[in-house]
Order: sequence, then structure tokens, then C-alpha cells
Amino acid sequence: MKSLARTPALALTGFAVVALLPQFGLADYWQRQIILVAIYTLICSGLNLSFGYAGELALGQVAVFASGAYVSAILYNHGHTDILLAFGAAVAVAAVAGLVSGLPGLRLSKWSLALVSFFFVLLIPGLVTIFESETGGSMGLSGIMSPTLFGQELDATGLYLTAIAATLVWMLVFRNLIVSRFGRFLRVLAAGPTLARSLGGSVYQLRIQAYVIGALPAGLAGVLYTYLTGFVSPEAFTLEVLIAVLAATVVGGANSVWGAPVGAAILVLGPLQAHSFELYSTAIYGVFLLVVGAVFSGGLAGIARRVTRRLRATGPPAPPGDQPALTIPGERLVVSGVRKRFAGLTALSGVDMTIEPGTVTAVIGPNGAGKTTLLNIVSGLLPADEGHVELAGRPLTGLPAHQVSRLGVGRTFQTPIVPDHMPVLEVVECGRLRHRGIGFPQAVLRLPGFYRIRREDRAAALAALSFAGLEHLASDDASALPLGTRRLLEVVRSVAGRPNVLLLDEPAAGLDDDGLRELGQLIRATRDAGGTVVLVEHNVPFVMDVADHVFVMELGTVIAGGPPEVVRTDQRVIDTYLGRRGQHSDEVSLP
Ligand SMILES: Nc1ncnc2c1ncn2[C@@H]1O[C@H](COP(=O)(O)OP(=O)(O)OP(=O)(O)O)[C@@H](O)[C@H]1O
Repeated sequence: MKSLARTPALALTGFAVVALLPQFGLADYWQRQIILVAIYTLICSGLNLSFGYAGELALGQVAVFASGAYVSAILYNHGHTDILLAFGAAVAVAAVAGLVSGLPGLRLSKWSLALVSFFFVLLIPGLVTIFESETGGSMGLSGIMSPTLFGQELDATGLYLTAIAATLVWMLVFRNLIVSRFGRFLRVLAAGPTLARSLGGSVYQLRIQAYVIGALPAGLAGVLYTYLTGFVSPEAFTLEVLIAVLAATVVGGANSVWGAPVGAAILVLGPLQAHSFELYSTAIYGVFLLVVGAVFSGGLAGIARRVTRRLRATGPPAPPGDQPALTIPGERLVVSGVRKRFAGLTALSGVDMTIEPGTVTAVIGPNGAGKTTLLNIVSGLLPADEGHVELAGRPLTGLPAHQVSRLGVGRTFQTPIVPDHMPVLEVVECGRLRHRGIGFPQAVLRLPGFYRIRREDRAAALAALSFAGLEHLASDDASALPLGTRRLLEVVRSVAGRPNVLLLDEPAAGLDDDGLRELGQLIRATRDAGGTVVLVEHNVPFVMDVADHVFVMELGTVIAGGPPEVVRTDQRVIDTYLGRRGQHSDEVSLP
């Protein structure tokens, strides 16, 4: 928490020092270079948000940069010289350009966003020619002199200060967003859209938000560029610029807020200084990208993060103190008449189950019995062809996964999904994402609600970690933990969100005896805290040990259900598991 509070103070101090440099005789040339750093910082930071954090390869930044530059030049030529007006118009146009280039790409697939947005960069010369009367065509628009601010003409130093201020404001907005629930959702999205959905995020909405918000600073950069150079032409917005910006983003650290100014400074003060470099720029940036990608994928910011982590060597955060025992509001889950076909194959043919609150209910059956399909239908990841699912009397049928999650369904996955390089405590806090909206104004302006939600998330995550006896891992990198611990962590993440029902998809797979014992304890503790647990599992001895009720499935139907001691002696179940009727699996012999 302290380090988070320190970050804006450090940033403000850094920017204040840069802003004061002209007072100490900073030459005009260097003022222009620093404005260029600010311009590339803005463009790179937008890429950091959409590409580095959300994992969406949005290549349209240069097109948005161009739109900001042309908007301000056209406004200037129509007599509107106020730079704030130009910023406002550029941000509006950037949002529209982001939407127009992002919507079709995001609707299709991840790669189509990259292609569609890349296509927009190729379109620039064509668009400029079509609107030649306003844009000046290939000749460009020249003679754009000093802008004004509140009626006062800005000289070179005025433009310098404006560029520093605009970049600082955006960087603080960016940083506030990244440490908010929205930022956490972006990192969850990068780990996998399925995880984002199951934590209550609408993937499509998140992708659009990331892409559009990431486009905004490129619009601001366009305005600064126009007033810095006094000239706008299509030659300034080429693929080489796109590759340079990508290289700077990756070198600085795409997955970092402060990597953007570092990458931008390296670009401007390094390669762009050497005029002979231009000829080979694309090849050199390409090599740069490959080397950085292969050697230090987190960029310079990643290296700095690792070093500071090692230097600080923080212990786990303070325990939550004397807290009331954790309670989980388990509810009744009813599945009735659920059918599902995949092409010619019937995965579920009329499944009925009632799962009582405060119990552990296991669903077992041979491979292909339909267990995971059932979990996917309950959690909204798959639609049912027929039938109903209700939680506490509320229908879940037909709702998308993120809404099902918000209504109280938590789940884990056969292969645990945790975002890269995220501390365990933050991973667990992600379980709380389903509870409230993102609250942009609260996050950006740091209103009291933001801090309240932060405190609540942290307290709930610490309580869930100590509930599972994992509080000592709070500061560890979650993605580096062993498989068994990541499985436990997924359960803890769900528990932190206090779900009304918790679906566990083969949590015991690959666990050794210690792991199984810890998992069993955690599942029982979740039930004892009031939780409703549904456990899909192949490890029958484990199931018989922890479950209160067992359903046995075979070929898409429930063939038996009851307490473990009853199911164990059911002749049909014995036949299934001994292989006389169904497929035999080595893992599933009855004890
Ligand atoms: N997306 C899909 N497309 C086509 N067929 C599918 C799909 N998902 C599942 N199936 C098929 O539906 C049947 C039920 O699969 P499901 O994964 O639900 O079984 P399971 O009991 O969970 O098996 P396992 O224990 O091996 O995970 C299988 O025959 C499977 O091949």
C-alpha cells in the first residue's frame, strides 16, 4: 500500500524537475526532444494498456496518433487555436477511431483485432487523399504556428510545459486505472477470457474498454506532434513509426505503467538521434523486439521490478487481525432436464440434480460421461439445449458466464489459470471482482469509494488466505507456485468472492498425498463455513472421503446418487467402474 502511495509522489517530483529544466537554461533543441519523449510516452502507454495489460495486440495506435494530429491541424486552419480544444477534439476522435477500428476486430478474434487495426495504419495515405481539401493530401498541412491556451499564445516553453502536464495527467489516470479493479480485470483477461468471464467480466466489453482507453493518449500525442513540428503529412504515420513504437513499448516493459516513458526516452534519445539510422530502422527495431522478447520479456521495467522485489524482500502483509470466522453464503443449486449435444454426440441427455446448501456434492463418472460439460453449462460457459439451472430460485439458464458469476457461481478449472507475475494476494483479490462494477470515476479520481473497495478486497483476500493456511504465500508470484498450490489458490480465490455455489473441476488431479490432504481440509472448511461445493473428480477414494453426496454419471445421464456409503454399494456403479458396462479408467476404481 505504501509503495502505491509513493508512486504518484515520485512521478510528480520527476515531472516537476523536468518541467523546471527550462528555468535552468535547457536549450530549445532539448526541449523539443523532451516533448518528443512525451509524445512517444503517450503512444506507448496506450499500447501498454491494451497490449501489455489486456493482451490485445492493437496496432492502430499510429492511426489514432494521425487522427489527433490532423484534427488539431484542421482546427487550427479553421481558426481554432486553443490547445485544450484540440486535446478535447482529439480525444473524442481517438475514442471514435478506437471504436471503429476495434469493434469489428474484437468481435471476430484476437488476431483479427491486430489485422484490422494494422489495416487502419495502411489506410492513412488513402484517407488523407480522399479528404484532400482538409488534409492537404500527400503535401500535408504546413504553417501551423503556436497554439493558444486560454487566449494566450504558447511559446516554445509554454508548449513544453503543456506537453509535460498533459503527459503527467494521463500517466496518473493510467496508473490509477491499472491499480483499480478495471486494471486487475485487464490482467485477468490477458490470462484468459474464460477466467475473466468466470470472475464476472464481460470479455467483449473489457476488450473494447481497453482498446478505446488505450487509444486516447495517442490522440493527445497527435495534437502535441502537430504543434511541435508545425507540419502534418502522411509520411509521419508510417509502418516504421508503428514498429518503432512497438519496440519502445516492449523495451520499456509493456506490462508496466512506467515502462512507457523509459521506452520512449530510449527511442528518442537513442535511435531517433542518429539520422543515418533511418535507412535500417525497421530491421534494427525488429532485431530489438526479438532480442528483448527472448532475453527479458518484461522489458526494463520487468528487470527493475525483479530487482526492487529482491531488495525489498517483503514478508507477507500483516494478517487481518481478529476477524470474525469466514462465512460463505451457500445456496441450493437445482439442475433439471439439462440436455446438450455436440454435433452428432449427446454429451448430456436429461440431467437432474439438486445440490443442497452447506454440502459437498461430488459428480463422478468415467471419461466422457459429461461432467465438465455439466459444470460449463451451470457456470454459463456453454448454453444448454434444453433444461433449467437455478441457484437459490434464480434462473441461470441462458445467461452469459459473467452474469452467472455475478449471481454467485464461483468455479475452478482443470488446469489452474492465474495471471502471470501477479502476487498471490492479488490473485485472491481477483475473486472479489464479481461483486461490483468497475467504477471509472472512482478509480481515476481516487474518490473515497476506491479506497473502501481496496480495503475490503484486501481484507477478504487475507481472510481467505488464512482460512486456507496460505497467508505466508501472500507476496509470492502466483504463476511460479507448484501445481498443487495453484489448485488450492484457485479455490481460495473463489472463496474470497463468497460464492453461493463453488464448482471445482478435477481439483485433485496431479496432487500428491500432502496436496490431497490440504485440498480435502480446504473443501471441508468451505462447506463448514456454509458453502455449497460441487466437486467433479476422478479420484474416487478422495471423493468418498470428502463428499456428503455423490452423483454418478455415465454417457450423459445420472445413473446413481446418494451418500458415499450407498453409492459405493450400488451395483450399476460397481459395473461402471469395473468396466463391465462403461469405459474403464485406471484412476477410478472404487475403494
Ligand atoms: N466442445 C465440445 N465439442 C464437441 N464435443 C465435446 C465438447 N465438449 C465435450 N464434448 C464431448 O462430450 C462428451 C462429454 O465430455 P465431458 O468433457 O463433459 O466429459 P467428462 O465427464 O468431463 O470427461 P473427463 O472426465 O474426461 O473430463 C465427450 O464425449 C466429449 O468428447
